[in-house]
Amino acid sequence: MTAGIEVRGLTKRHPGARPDRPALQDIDLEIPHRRFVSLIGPSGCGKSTLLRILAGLEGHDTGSVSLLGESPRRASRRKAIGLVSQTPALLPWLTVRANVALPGKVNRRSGKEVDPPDELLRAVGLEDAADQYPHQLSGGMLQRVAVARAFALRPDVLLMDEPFSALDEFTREALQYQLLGLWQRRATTVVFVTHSVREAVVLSDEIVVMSARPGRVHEVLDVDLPRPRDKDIVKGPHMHDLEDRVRASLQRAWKAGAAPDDLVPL
Ligand SMILES: Nc1ncnc2c1ncn2[C@@H]1O[C@H](COP(=O)(O)OP(=O)(O)OP(=O)(O)O)[C@@H](O)[C@H]1O
Repeated sequence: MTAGIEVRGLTKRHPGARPDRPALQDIDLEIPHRRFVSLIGPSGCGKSTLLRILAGLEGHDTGSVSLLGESPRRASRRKAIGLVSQTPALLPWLTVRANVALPGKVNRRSGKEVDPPDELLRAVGLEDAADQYPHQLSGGMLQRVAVARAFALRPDVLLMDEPFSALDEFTREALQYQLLGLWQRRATTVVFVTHSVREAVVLSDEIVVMSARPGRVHEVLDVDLPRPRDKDIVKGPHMHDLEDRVRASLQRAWKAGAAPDDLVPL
């Protein structure tokens, strides 16, 4: 399998943090290209920090990181990385279509292949909103636009930081399926940060469970559910077994990183 993302012995201490309190310590990760991997773990275990390092937005102290054989900064310059955060940052004076077309316009000299905005909007069920402006859309619609825009430059790697956490359950479910549709068509490597065990299992090939203080990889769990993950699969007994396994792992991870006076979760 082609190496997608390789992280070896990565340690990161934020400026001003105690020397014995790195945000991330000894992180080893290998994510084959075109896999869908979720990061899950207690608050503060360094999920966003790791995503920002993979995106080339932050450096690290020791170890190495490569995306398809390149450094994150180089991959980012080549526009090989897409990023979606919790709050969609759209330009308010542009229509939905123009927002999705923008990455292609800005990078038209780069020689990158660009997907037509209307096709991307259709993939997220927003073809009828193409001529509307961001202020006319709901939170779920805005996040759909952000997902469509992230695929515009056909990124090799898509990094998503809790993109659906502010949405209601049904909107969230719809977006999960639209994201899986785009991911399967575009054959992108996705790293997806979430606090939802169910979301991680529904979406992923693998789930990386992290522990805190310092942030470490606690366990990597395989999600051996067939694809496409239709309703029967997602409601089936194996789905529940997998959710239980992830919850148990999270609880062990939580205990591993808990301070002596922390409350023990139920
Ligand atoms: N810019 C920064 N400067 C100093 N410390 C930081 C900075 N960013 C994050 N941290 C610290 O690094 C640790 C990891 O933070 P990070 O946001 O990566 O965790 P997280 O797992 O994404 O948390 P959450 O699930 O709550 O979003 C935390 O202790 C946080 O306080």
